[in-house]
Amino acid sequence: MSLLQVKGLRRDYGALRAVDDVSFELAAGTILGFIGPNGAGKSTTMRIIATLDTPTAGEVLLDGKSLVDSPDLARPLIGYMPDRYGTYDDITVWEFLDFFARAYGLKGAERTRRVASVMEFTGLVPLKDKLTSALSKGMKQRVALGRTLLHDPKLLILDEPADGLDPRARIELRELLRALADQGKAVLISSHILTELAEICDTCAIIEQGRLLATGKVADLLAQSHAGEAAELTIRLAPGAEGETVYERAERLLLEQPRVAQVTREPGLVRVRLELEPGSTRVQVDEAAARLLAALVGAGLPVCAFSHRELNLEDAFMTVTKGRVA
Ligand SMILES: Nc1ncnc2c1ncn2[C@@H]1O[C@H](COP(=O)(O)OP(=O)(O)OP(=O)(O)O)[C@@H](O)[C@H]1O
Repeated sequence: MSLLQVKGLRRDYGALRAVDDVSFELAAGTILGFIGPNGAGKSTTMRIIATLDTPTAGEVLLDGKSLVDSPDLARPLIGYMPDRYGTYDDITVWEFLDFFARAYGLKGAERTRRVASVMEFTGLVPLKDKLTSALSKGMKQRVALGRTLLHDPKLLILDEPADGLDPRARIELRELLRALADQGKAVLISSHILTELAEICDTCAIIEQGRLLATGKVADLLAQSHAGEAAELTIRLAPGAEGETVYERAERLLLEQPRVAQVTREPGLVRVRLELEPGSTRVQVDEAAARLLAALVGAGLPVCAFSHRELNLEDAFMTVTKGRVA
């Protein structure tokens, strides 16, 4: 049985249905990415799971027990990091964590041990005596994460934790979350930074306008969107004296080639979308790209740059939510 089971969750705010029949499960030791644009219903769902709001309909089971009916029993098992949180101006990192450890009811030696262990895990030991107000965004994020870990919860709910972090802080956060999952914790993390989640999550749930559009393993989601069977090529030509006509010739030639689904002209380049047979391998995508390059060069076109990429989770998201994302 999964640690967390969300069943038919609904939340209405007056006439607005912010969450509409959302169901998913999250097992211990795994990370689920909750992906969706602004206003999709991610925070509302997370707040309900964190017992800070109650659903209009539906059920949330944690360890098999209803957290809607018994929020007090569920709270010790949950660590929640909201998308907006505060630190206090005139207290140090250690004081901040110690204060919340007291709030969690930790006492004496156990409190000292937990605060020290969380500081060690989140790499905050060197910043122990620093004022929280003087920390960088990434460090504040670590303090906030540390705060959610003090009572050793089984389920972590992290609302947009990577938002506003620089690339290095994101990689560090990713490593921390992986370590937490390896310790057996279940992690629910939301983001609109899709590529970040592709690397970090075991499974994903895509939500838009309150409804889940797709759930599953990142690889399966990619397969469902056929993203693995498509590639995008970018071609740059040396226009030379002929100028525009070189691009026009290239465009015509490309449109005649097998597997070319779309050709788009942009200033100084041509973008080509290749679509392959279902189940095509990476090698087959590479071969199709190589054939296109050979055709261009064979026709005497002055190709000066040629690159291709497989479509990723971002593309999968755009396919699944096509036409619905504002
Ligand atoms: N307390 C509230 N009262 C009325 N409407 C609300 C309330 N909280 C959220 N909403 C609305 O519910 C919808 C879902 O909001 P929610 O914050 O869950 O989205 P989100 O996916 O977390 O977006 P973001 O990434 O912008 O935080 C939005 O239309 C929002 O305006």
